[in-house]
Amino acid sequence: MIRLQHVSKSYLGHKALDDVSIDFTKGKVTGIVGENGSGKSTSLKLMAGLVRPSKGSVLIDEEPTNRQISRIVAYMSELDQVPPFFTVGESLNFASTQFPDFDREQAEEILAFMKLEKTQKVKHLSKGNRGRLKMALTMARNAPYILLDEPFSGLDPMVRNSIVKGLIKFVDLEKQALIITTHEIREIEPILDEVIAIRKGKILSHNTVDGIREEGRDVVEWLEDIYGSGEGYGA
Ligand SMILES: Nc1ncnc2c1ncn2[C@@H]1O[C@H](COP(=O)(O)OP(=O)(O)OP(=O)(O)O)[C@@H](O)[C@H]1O
Repeated sequence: MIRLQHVSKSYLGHKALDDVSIDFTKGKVTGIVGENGSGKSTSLKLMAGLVRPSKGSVLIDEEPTNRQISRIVAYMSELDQVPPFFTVGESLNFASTQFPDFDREQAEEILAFMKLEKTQKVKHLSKGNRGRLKMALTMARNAPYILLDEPFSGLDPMVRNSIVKGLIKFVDLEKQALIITTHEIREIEPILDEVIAIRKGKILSHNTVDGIREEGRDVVEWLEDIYGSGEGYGA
């Protein structure tokens, strides 16, 4: 389990997260949503051990996070992570040397699903295809915790739906937790179990998708009620 307990994170006196407590358990897909600058990426970086909390604790399987937590946490950042001079195949080979849980067979399947050729140079890929490659390399790990930061942002809206639905097949929810930050809530709603809405570093609401539907709403309507329709979740 990932456990954030009273976590605050400040950058130069600016609070990016403010007294956040959440648990993430295996077997669930959780979406973290919120407007720009609300603290979504910061939450994932804390869980990936890349930044330290200013207050509170982040524990994964009861272990405080630091950079070594990448052993059990597969993290896809918003930034380009793959050296541009690699080919797609070389980036796969490199990732397999970095992580003992990297599943080459699964990586090959995801690359095929993403329609990426191993001979393509990373620097020649479009932004959307670089995003697909990052996603493939992260999802190919059999890590118990998978964190994806804005994985669908560069993708053509026409293919987002099928990629979202296809990707979930590569997650073993008996053994893994998937946590996704996103603005594309409509597309990922079908695969979500829970949604966390944040604003200005605080959790506004945390609900199960089933709970929201039982109240007769979809997730977009629920978000509009929380944020007001100005945030554009209904677009
Ligand atoms: N390294 C940093 N140094 C200073 N301020 C930072 C740093 N990283 C994030 N921040 C600030 O912390 C706040 C939260 O940023 P964060 O990237 O977590 O938001 P986000 O919800 O992921 O936003 P977006 O949707 O735009 O990606 C913002 O005000 C941001 O400017």
